[in-house]
Amino acid sequence: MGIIEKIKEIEEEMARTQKNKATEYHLGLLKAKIARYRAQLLEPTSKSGPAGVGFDVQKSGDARVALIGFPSVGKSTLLSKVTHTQSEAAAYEFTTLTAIPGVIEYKGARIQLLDLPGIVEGASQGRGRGRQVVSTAKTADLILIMLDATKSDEQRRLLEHELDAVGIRLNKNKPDVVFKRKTTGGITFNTTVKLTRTDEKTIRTILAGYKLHNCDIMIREDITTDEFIDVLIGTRKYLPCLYVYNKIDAISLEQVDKIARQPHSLVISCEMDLNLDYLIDRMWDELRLVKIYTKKRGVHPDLSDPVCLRKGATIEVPVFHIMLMSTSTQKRTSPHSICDFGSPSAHTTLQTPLAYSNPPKSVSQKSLTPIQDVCNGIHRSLAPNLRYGLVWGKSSKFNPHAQKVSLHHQVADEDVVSIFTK
Ligand SMILES: Nc1nc2c(ncn2[C@@H]2O[C@H](COP(=O)(O)OP(=O)(O)OP(=O)(O)O)[C@@H](O)[C@H]2O)c(=O)[nH]1
Ligand SMILES: [K+]
Ligand SMILES: [Mg+2]
Repeated sequence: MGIIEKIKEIEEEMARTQKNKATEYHLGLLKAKIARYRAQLLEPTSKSGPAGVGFDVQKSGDARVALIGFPSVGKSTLLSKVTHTQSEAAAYEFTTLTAIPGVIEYKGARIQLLDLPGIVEGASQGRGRGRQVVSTAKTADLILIMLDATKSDEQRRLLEHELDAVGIRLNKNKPDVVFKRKTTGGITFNTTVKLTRTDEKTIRTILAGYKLHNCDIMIREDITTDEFIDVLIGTRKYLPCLYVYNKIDAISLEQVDKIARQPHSLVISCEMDLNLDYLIDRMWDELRLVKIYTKKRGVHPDLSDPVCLRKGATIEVPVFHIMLMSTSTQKRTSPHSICDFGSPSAHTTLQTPLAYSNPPKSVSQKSLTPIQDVCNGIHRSLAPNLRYGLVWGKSSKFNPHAQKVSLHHQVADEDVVSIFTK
């Protein structure tokens, strides 16, 4: 029996099983089984079909936004409107057959918008493009679920289901659970809140199902059984999502008003250019981007050339970001030649904006993987040379004056940063 059939069988069993206190942990076990099979489906080594890999489009810019929707909701029309890239749009379904990247330049940030083929129900289980689309969604920093405002809201539920099946959790925080595997010592189970949506017995059953006999668990939130399984599986993606209802030119004003009031939702018309600027503004907010200006000693910061980072970034991150961008634009033999970092003299500040003056046309995938990866590659040789930072702006304690900060200082939007090396 193939994995898809196995999943189906369990789903049927779950549907047959009455939900009550007595069956709760059995249902929990079944859920855990399904979760494992789904994970297998998407593993590259899965024998049930080709790897659950996304389209081979290089990431570029500061963030990636993926357009997910049924065929002909207007995804390609939107891409052509808000970027310089043209993606063919037509009245027939499945016009778009591959991933088409475009770039939105906004408030100094470069946001990659990915137009994708339309998906249909069952995309996450299928072996073709549908699964490729949902796998690509996993690589995004923000998902735009695009919907046809003239159609029923059932489409929204179906799309959510497809993304859920590949482990994408929309507009949710990671459950507040500490889970540590151990080699001995049995299971320690602790909670700081009363559990009303799952219980210890269910969780212990699930752990047994996973053959986990030694681990520490600390639950700090009233989680569901599903959320606990998410923690166990550990590869879930928690992504922000905006529901974008297109074609509002074709519905009544009352309907528009109703949709626009739903959480995480907004209404647009690509055809009539309605609300497209607002959409981009909301994307910027959802991506939680902040702009940082770098400054050389004795020189005014170049305010036309910010570096864009995700909120929560520390001084260390701008440093690496800048090095990162520069590694893709310059050739060098040793990491020490990056931005004067190896210079032994004190008070060498970073070259101002390496990041945006020459945005690399196509940054290699490697150089835009999580900044940590880059740190691992360059960090060890450079970290000892980083001394401290000076920060002007909202994150400075002495705003409008500068604060001397360590490399772990969290920067805020529009801060100006100088980095000092040994
Ligand atoms: N009325 C109306 N029609 C629109 C709007 N935006 C796009 N369309 C039309 O919707 C149809 C489908 O548009 P596409 O951009 O090809 O849709 P898509 O989602 O990319 O479709 P696939 O690539 O096939 O998945 C085209 O005929 C567009 O002209 C809109 O705001 N209002
Ligand atoms: K179409
Ligand atoms: Mg299209």
